[in-house]
Amino acid sequence: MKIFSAEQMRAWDAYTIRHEPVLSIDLMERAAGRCADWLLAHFGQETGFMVFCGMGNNGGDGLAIARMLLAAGRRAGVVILESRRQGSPDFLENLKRLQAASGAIFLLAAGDAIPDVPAGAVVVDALFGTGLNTPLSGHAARLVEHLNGLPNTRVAIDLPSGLFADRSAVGNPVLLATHTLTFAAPKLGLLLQENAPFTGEVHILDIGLSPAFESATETRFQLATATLVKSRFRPRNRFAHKGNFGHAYLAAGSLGKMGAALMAATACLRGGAGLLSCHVPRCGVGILQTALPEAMALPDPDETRLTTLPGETSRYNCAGIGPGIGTSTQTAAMLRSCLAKFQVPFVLDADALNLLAKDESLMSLLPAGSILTPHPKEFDRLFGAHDSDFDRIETALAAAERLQSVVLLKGHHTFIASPTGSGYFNTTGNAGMAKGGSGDVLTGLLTALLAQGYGAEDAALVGVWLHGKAGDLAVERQSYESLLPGDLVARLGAAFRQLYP
Ligand SMILES: NC(=O)C1=CN([C@@H]2O[C@H](COP(=O)(O)OP(=O)(O)OC[C@H]3O[C@@H](n4cnc5c(N)ncnc54)[C@H](O)[C@@H]3O)[C@@H](O)[C@H]2O)[C@@H](O)CC1
Ligand SMILES: Nc1ncnc2c1ncn2[C@@H]1O[C@H](COP(=O)(O)OP(=O)(O)O)[C@@H](O)[C@H]1O
Ligand SMILES: [K+]
Repeated sequence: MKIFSAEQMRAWDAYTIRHEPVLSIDLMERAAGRCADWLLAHFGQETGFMVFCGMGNNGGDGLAIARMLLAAGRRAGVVILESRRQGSPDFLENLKRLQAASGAIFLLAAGDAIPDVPAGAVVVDALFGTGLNTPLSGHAARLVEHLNGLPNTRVAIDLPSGLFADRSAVGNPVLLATHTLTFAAPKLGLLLQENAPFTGEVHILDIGLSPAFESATETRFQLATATLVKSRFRPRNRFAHKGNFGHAYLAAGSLGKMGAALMAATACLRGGAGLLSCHVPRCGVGILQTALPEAMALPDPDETRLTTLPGETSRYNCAGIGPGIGTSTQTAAMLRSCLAKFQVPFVLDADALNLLAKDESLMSLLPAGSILTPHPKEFDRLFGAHDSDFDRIETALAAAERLQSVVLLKGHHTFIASPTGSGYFNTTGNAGMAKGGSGDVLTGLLTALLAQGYGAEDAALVGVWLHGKAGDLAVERQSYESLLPGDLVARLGAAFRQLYP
């Protein structure tokens, strides 16, 4: 599913009006109808509504929604935030229609006291949508801050007022929505971690915009949906043998951190690697061989950490490095020789990324077609401090192009920056995965997919989606609190099955 900018949304709207054809007021009626249906289905008969409207088309939606709620027999009051500009034509038409339906309307001018919102009433935020052009100030900001202080549930129409579709609103007044009902497609601002407090749960409502425009329009960003990921998945040939699925090299673990190595190694084998050789410190050999007999051990000469590259490097077709390795100078030297000697794609995670951040010259050794998997803190260590997630995704795309590799930015909607310039947001995963070790599982899984011959972009799309899906399946048998990274590995099989044709 494509992610459209505010400008593209306007063009999509206009294209639909011209080509369906449909009057813009009728398109607004359709959008408002979807919202009213959602509100009626989610809140019981006894719930009343207070709809706060601006004077643009977002406000027009609000007026139409209020009329529909009244027609359905619900209590619905309307507050219009007065502006110096005249209302948009569709706002003015909906104002007439609401007045004809005898809706109660309160006009809120600067300096007026904000009307009381009854306890239990749902606040519908139709103040501003994609047309907002500057941060909220004056009485608009005052109203939003007042609404944020109320205990009432808040439902935002299209965007929480104050949020921008395509740029950061950090530090600005923004409505804190419990739910956001957004039209036709997700907006970039609704997917980024920094906006999570404002968006609440996001619901995408289909309002019948032109499919022809959607398929013909290029976007920088897309959602990694099951459909997209299925198109990148490679089902196995019935006559396949282990030689078809690669030999992965995984460097992981140190004294006290062999768990990280085991989680990554198990995920690598459950992820389908034909063979796995796991480079571990001497203290970890017994642990690995006992807990995971399917993996081969490459013992490091050092007892507690990784220091020395294994003699033979040509037999592996990909390398995963990082989980639990620490950042000692000996391990840094080992990473340097790995990057210099292995001519294969890498997955670099955790301490491998921290080592890269300490020594920029390592980055230039990274072979094209690799995958870096930082979480936001590791990301900033690698690429410098960022003020916003909007800036981070631009940096990720620039780095992906420069390195000709995939750069992830892990989070609720993990961002996948491809060297082609495309950016994808993952759609699977949950807060149960916020536990040390989830990232190690991802490293093992991505290494497995590279071993099987996936290119970096496909491996990242398929791997990140599977990792989150395994988390979603695992949480059905656990809880968000009790989920363990090992449960993700245990549900990887069921997650893979969802991609089968
Ligand atoms: N694109 C679509 O598919 C559809 C869009 N619709 C609605 O239309 C909205 C966009 O409508 P508009 O373009 O009229 O824009 P909005 O209604 O989002 O906001 C623009 C209005 O706010 C004012 N404004 C902008 N920034 C301000 C600020 N910082 N302080 C105070 N006032 C400010 C503008 O002068 C204008 O009156 C969407 O968010 C959606 O709710 C729907 O009606 C139907 C379909
Ligand atoms: N709230 C969440 N929603 C979806 N995915 C999550 C959430 N929290 C964590 N994850 C996923 O779990 C993984 C955590 O990785 P990371 O932060 O490196 O953890 P660790 O290094 O401790 O294993 C990432 O892939 C991330 O996307
Ligand atoms: K809004």
